[in-house]
Amino acid sequence: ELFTAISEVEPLLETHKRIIDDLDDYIQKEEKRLHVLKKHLNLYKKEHGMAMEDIPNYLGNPINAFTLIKRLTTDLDFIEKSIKIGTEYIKNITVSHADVKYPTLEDLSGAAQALTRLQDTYQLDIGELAEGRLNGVVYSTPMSAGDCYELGRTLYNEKDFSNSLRWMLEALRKYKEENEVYDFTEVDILEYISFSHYLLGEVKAALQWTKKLLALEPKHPRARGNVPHFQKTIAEKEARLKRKRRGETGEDDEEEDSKPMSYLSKERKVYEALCRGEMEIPSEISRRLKCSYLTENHPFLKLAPIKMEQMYIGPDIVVFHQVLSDDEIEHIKDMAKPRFKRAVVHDPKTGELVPAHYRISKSSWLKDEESDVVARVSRRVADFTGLTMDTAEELQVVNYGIGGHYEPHFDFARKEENAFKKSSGNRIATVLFYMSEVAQGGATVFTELGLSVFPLKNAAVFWLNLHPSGEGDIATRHAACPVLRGSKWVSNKWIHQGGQELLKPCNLEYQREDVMRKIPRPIPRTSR
Ligand SMILES: O=C(O)CCC(=O)C(=O)O
Ligand SMILES: [Fe+2]
Repeated sequence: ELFTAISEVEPLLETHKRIIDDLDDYIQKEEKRLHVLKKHLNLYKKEHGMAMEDIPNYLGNPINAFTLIKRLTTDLDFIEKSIKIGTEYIKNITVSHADVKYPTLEDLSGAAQALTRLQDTYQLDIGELAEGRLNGVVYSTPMSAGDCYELGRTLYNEKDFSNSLRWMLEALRKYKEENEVYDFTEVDILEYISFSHYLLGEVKAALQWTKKLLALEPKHPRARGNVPHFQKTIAEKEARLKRKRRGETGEDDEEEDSKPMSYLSKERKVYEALCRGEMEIPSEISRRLKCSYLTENHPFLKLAPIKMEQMYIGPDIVVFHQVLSDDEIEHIKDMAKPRFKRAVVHDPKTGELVPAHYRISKSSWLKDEESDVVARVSRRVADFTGLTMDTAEELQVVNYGIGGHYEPHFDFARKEENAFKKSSGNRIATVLFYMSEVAQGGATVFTELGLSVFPLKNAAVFWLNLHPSGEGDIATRHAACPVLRGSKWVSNKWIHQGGQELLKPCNLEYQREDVMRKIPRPIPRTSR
C-alpha cells in the first residue's frame, strides 16, 4: 500500500535506479552478444553464397564440408545458448534485488484510481493529462499509448467502465500515432472500448466498435459472438421503448435523471467545487471576519502574541499562524515516518478497523512523553485554545498519498459509535496543523459552510466540533481534498470534553448562539 502516502513512494526511486543499472548492464552485454551473433550470421551468409555458386565444387572441398557440419552442430549450439542467456539474464531482476521495495498491482490500481479521482474532482481533461499537462502547464513526460492502455485496463478491472473507456480512446489515438511495438494490439484496445460501452448500457456504440474490430480481424471469435447478442439487445430495447411510447407498459424505465439528487451526491458536488476553490462564503459572514493578536490564556502570549485569523463565524473556525516551526515540523515528520500505518476507520457494522477507500493516507500517533517537541506542541495548543490537554488524544501525524484525500466526515463520534462512550467524552475541538504547503489541491473544505482552507505551512486551523450542549455540530462537516500535486503533511490534535468543565462551560443550548441556518448557501464564484 505504498500509494497511500507520498513519503512511502520515495524509496521507489532507489528501486528505479537499480533497474536502470541492471538494464544498462544488460543492454551492453546484449549488444556485445548481438555483435557476435551478427558475425556468425554474416559468415553463414557468406559461406552459403559461395556454396550456392557452385555446390559440387564447394562441398567437394573437405574443409567446406566439415565447416558446414560444424556450423549446423556445435556452432548452432553456441548460437542457441547465447540467445537463451539473453532471455535468462533479466528474468530474475526482481528476485535478485530483494532488499529494495517493489510496488504491487494493488499500488498500480490505487494510483490509477487516484488519477481518476483527480481528473473528476479538478475537472482535468484526459487529453491534457495524457500530454503531461496540468491546467496548461507541462509537469511530466507525455503518457504513451501503453501507459494509457494500462490505466484503462486497471480501471476496467476496478469496474470503472466510463473512465476505462476514456483512457482506452486516448490509448487508441496514441497507438495509431506512435507506431510502437507493444504486447497488445489495436484489436485489444477496440475490444475494451466496445465492451466498456456494452457494460455502460451503450449497446449501439458497443456494436459499432465491435464492427471496427472485425474490420481489422474478421475472425476474432469473441467479437463475432458478441455481434448477434448486441443486435438482439438493441432490438429488445427498441421494442420496449415503442411499447412505452404507445403507453402499453406501466414500468418506469431507466430514466435515472428524473430522480432527485441525493444528499450525498449534492454534497459531492459542493465538495468538488470547494476543492477547486470555486465557492465563496456568504458576504454576511466574510465582512465580519477579523484578524487579531491572541494575548490571553498564557502570560507568554503578552510577549509573543499569536496571529489569529477568523475564517468563519458560527461555527467559529480560526487559523492560528506560525504556531509550528520548520524544525519542529521536521522533527515530528522524522518521528512519524517509521511508524506509518495506512489510515483505518471503524467499520460501522462490525466495529473493526478497516482500510477505507475514502481516506487515502498514512498516519501514526506521537505521545507527549516521547519527545520534548511533541510535549511542547501540546502545551502550545493548550495556550492558544485555552483548553486542557489532560484528556486530549496523542498527536496524529498524517501524510497523504497520490491523489490522497479524506472524504466529508465529522470528527466527533455519533451516539451509535463505540467511541462516543469514552470516559473522556467526545472530541470537543480539532486542531489541524499544516506541516507542508501543497503545490496544487489538498484544501481542507467545510461542505456545510462553503468554506475552503488552503494549507499554509506552520499554521493550524481550529474549530469546536460540539454545540455548548455537547451535541455534535453538523455544520463542522469537513473533508481533505485530493492532493493534485505535491505531498501534504498535517497533524491532528483532538481535544476531548473531559476536564473542560470550567474552561468551556457547557449549557443546555442545543444550538450555538450565532445561528448560521438563516445564512444563504455558498454561491459559485461568477468571476471564473
Ligand atoms: O487533512 C485535512 O485537511 C483534514 C484532515 C481531517 O479532517 C482529519 O484527519 O480528520
Ligand atoms: Fe477531520
